[in-house]
Amino acid sequence: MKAVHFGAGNIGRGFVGLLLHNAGYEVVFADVAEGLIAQLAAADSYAVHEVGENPAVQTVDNFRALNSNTQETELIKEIATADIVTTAVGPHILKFVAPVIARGIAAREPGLAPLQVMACENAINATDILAREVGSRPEAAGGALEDKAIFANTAVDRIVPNQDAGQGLDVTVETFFEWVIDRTPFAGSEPKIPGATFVDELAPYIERKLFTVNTGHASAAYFGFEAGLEKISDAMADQDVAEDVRAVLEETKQLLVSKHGFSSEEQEAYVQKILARFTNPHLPDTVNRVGRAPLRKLSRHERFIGPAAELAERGVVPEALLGAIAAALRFNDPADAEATELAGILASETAADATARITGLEPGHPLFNAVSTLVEERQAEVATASA
Ligand SMILES: NC(=O)C1=CN([C@@H]2O[C@H](COP(=O)(O)OP(=O)(O)OC[C@H]3O[C@@H](n4cnc5c(N)ncnc54)[C@H](O)[C@@H]3O)[C@@H](O)[C@H]2O)C=CC1
Ligand SMILES: O=P(O)(O)OC[C@H]1O[C@](O)(CO)[C@@H](O)[C@@H]1O
Repeated sequence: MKAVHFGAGNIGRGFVGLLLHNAGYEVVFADVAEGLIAQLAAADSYAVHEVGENPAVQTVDNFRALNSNTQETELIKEIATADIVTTAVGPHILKFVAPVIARGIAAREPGLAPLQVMACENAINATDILAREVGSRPEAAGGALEDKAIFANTAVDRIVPNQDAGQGLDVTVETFFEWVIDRTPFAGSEPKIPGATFVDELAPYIERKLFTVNTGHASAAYFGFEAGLEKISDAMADQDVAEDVRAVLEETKQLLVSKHGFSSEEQEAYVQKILARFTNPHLPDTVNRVGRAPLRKLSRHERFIGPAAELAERGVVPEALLGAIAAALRFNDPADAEATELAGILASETAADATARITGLEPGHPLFNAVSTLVEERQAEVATASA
């Protein structure tokens, strides 16, 4: 059995690659980072250090590595004969990996079982995004790829911080993980991946994960950044930050319970478990990593505007989420390209235009004015600071 995995970074090596390896797949990592690919190509194995309660070390071997920029022909051949293709490259990168995936699918021999494609990104229905990109390629014209691939949405959850430069390919991860996969596209042929859970209805799980784990984690990052703290564990140890994060998760809980029918007790237990994961003192994680890409995180269906908009549509003023959105607008990490772009938008557009551009909210939406006020406040703050 063979899997081609795009993105040999933190989640690629520390989670998806590990589970596929443990399931018995030979893993072909594809990445654009030449140094990383060279290291993987030269290595026989790497270690995944799981830290926290019940720490463990797992070894991943039986892998190869290809540079997806310079070894496209080889990659197409691998995809043409693979059982699974997964990605963990970031939702905005899916459009760049779609062409080679389309060519690989087109090159599959007739009669071969359909390729099982799963995008493992933090975004609602990321695989649908990838499927649309693949479907828009010339190779897919006339439905040519339809019988040759299955696309299944997934929700992936494991905190994998940035790794120390000195530790080579080894990855330090938390012990917890969850990989939930939509069963329906497989029609009975789902792969056997120990540790992955197949469900008939993914939407509640994906929203619960994004609007609890990711909303909470990113809130801790932005409130922590605002408080001048560096590490996520320090942010969570700060009483004000911890209370603000808790309040945000109270609001998303309200939405998730009423929208998806999770019981209040069940959601509370989920929240408690997640708050404990954020405080894991063995995991060296930073507010800058967790807060990365604020424009993506502030976009329309993401972890802040998504639940806040739905609450506003239900007549609730999401005060705590608005507090987190205000903190996100202040995330001005100079090393983060999206934070710089965000600052540029705030500096050059009216509050209403900037709100529409950053959040995708329509001016008539019940959340729009509240966010626009926050944008205006942030603009005034920056203007005062630079006067
Ligand atoms: N790190 C975490 O705790 C979690 C991350 N995720 C999601 O997993 C995805 C990856 O995140 P990380 O592993 O943290 O990021 P990362 O930055 O460690 O890894 C991404 C990898 O993708 C590679 N890449 C970029 N463009 C590429 C292309 N065109 N073709 C092939 N490879 C390419 C990069 O070189 C890098 O090695 C994101 O969507 C993230 O939201 C999901 C759950 C947890
Ligand atoms: O690219 P993103 O959305 O910041 O993804 C990384 C995040 O995913 C999570 O690990 C949750 O699965 C977060 O805790 C982590 O910060």
